[in-house]
Amino acid sequence: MTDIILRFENVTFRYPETLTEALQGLNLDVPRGKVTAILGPNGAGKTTLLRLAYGRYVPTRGQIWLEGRLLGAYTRQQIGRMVALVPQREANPFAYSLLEYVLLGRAPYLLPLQMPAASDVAIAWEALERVGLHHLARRSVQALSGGEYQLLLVARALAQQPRLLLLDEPTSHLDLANKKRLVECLRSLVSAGVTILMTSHEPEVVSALAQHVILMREGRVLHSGPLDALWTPEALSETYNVPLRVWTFNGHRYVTWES
Ligand SMILES: Nc1ncnc2c1ncn2[C@@H]1O[C@H](COP(=O)(O)OP(=O)(O)OP(=O)(O)O)[C@@H](O)[C@H]1O
Repeated sequence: MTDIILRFENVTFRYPETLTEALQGLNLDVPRGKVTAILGPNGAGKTTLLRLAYGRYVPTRGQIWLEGRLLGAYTRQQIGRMVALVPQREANPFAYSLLEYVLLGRAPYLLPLQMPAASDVAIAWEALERVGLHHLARRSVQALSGGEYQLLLVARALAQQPRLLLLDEPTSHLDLANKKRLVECLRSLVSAGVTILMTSHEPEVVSALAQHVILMREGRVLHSGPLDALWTPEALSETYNVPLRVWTFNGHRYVTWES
């Protein structure tokens, strides 16, 4: 087992209906057992990177390696048992209950049309408890607030019991208490050996969680390395193309604009 769980090698990707490449010759390594945060301006390619890592899209050029094997060599079911993706949003036309929706996370472990077993229900229930939504287990997913829906997507991913968890701006709709709950939940997953690759526009969440960061711009990696080395005004200002400051207070690091 190597220290690198996921590797992008010279990956270029262009959405079929566009002329420009969303990712341009990307090289990156995601270290095992850590939290890696991807930061960069809107449209930098962060979500696209996560979609490729989940095998939802195939690179136009280049290669993606998961656990030392080409991602394309795995079946969809094998990927679903190893990797879970929490998207920014997801259209949901069906009135599933929350418990039923989280049970969808067990699909990679079931045969087609096989009913979930009691053990699957227990795993889904525990996932709902971890994000604090168990009291809404019977409610329709169509009757949730934005933050509750975001937590539900996390719960479904937890029910997949992945070793690599991909999260796309997972705290963007959460109140302060739920942000804290999610940060603690993600920390406990990492302690249990799960690797996390997440995007975020929230520096305080990133500095509370991540050990490793990837700074992106215009479909390219600008810098990648330990958070301590890259959490600098220079690197962050270059990434966002705006003058930024980094403050440390009580051991927490904050990023603000230069006024
Ligand atoms: N389905 C799509 N079809 C065509 N172009 C797309 C599609 N999704 C994203 N893009 C384009 O690809 C580029 C990268 O988008 P992406 O969503 O990966 O950026 P991002 O860094 O996640 O941005 P944000 O911070 O705003 O979420 C952008 O130029 C975007 O307009």
